[in-house]
Amino acid sequence: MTASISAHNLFVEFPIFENSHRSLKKAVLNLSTGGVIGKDAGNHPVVTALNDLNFEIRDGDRIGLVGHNGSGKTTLLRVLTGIYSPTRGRLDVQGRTASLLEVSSGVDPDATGFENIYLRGIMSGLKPARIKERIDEIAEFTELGDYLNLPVRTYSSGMLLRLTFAISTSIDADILIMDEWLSVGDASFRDKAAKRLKDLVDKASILVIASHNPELIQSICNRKLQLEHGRIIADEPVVAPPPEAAPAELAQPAEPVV
Ligand SMILES: Nc1ncnc2c1ncn2[C@@H]1O[C@H](COP(=O)(O)OP(=O)(O)OP(=O)(O)O)[C@@H](O)[C@H]1O
Repeated sequence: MTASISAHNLFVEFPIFENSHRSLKKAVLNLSTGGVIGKDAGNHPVVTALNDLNFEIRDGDRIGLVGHNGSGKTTLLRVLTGIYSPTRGRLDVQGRTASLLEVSSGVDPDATGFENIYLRGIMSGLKPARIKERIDEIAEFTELGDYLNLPVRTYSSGMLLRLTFAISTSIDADILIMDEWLSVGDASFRDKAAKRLKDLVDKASILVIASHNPELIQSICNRKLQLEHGRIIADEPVVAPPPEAAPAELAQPAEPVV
């Protein structure tokens, strides 16, 4: 199947019920970040996080989503993964979508590492036999050894990320959704994690990644969608830099996450 995503007059609006009229007035006057704040029929403030988006993403596209704080990048990623539905308009997605957003969410702290691998597989809709096939590979990748038999609440934050990263990247996806490049673990683990992530990205037909890092967008994307106050203000190819300025390796965030 050919993977594709198309948005038609797509809106995501958040009604805010507890806000006061006084703070709304201040917010409207001070809009350098965020979506546009308006009012609904009941006079409640409404943040329009995504405002009438129209785009087509096709097989082979590597999309870099860029824009100021609150421009709508995370909201769009969440719509693409099905966490949010459009409040108006339509989104058509063809292909299996996998998300690397919030990789540690859904972990059961009282369950062991092995049990969490199993649980996450079930939640992703995998059959038990398929999960069993993957458990050994995931366990080996984490290098957590006997810790996988202990409750996850006993792990350090870096150990937990090793586990959730290994689980989240043990997927087959036509469409991969990411918020910044994931960098996990200590120095020795980080290199093999980067390779695993790159292999996953290379296998996906479509990548959509939000980032504030221009070098990252430049090194892995072929197209850039720029958002401003919930609207697409530019949809353009990412132009390769002159050879002498090209980064030697895939850009990494300045600081590892853990
Ligand atoms: N659950 C929510 N309830 C109300 N407003 C929200 C909610 N989620 C996002 N918003 C609003 O939607 C707009 C877009 O937010 P979003 O998180 O998508 O921005 P972003 O581009 O990812 O920002 P950043 O670069 O800071 O991560 C902002 O004005 C934000 O206040």
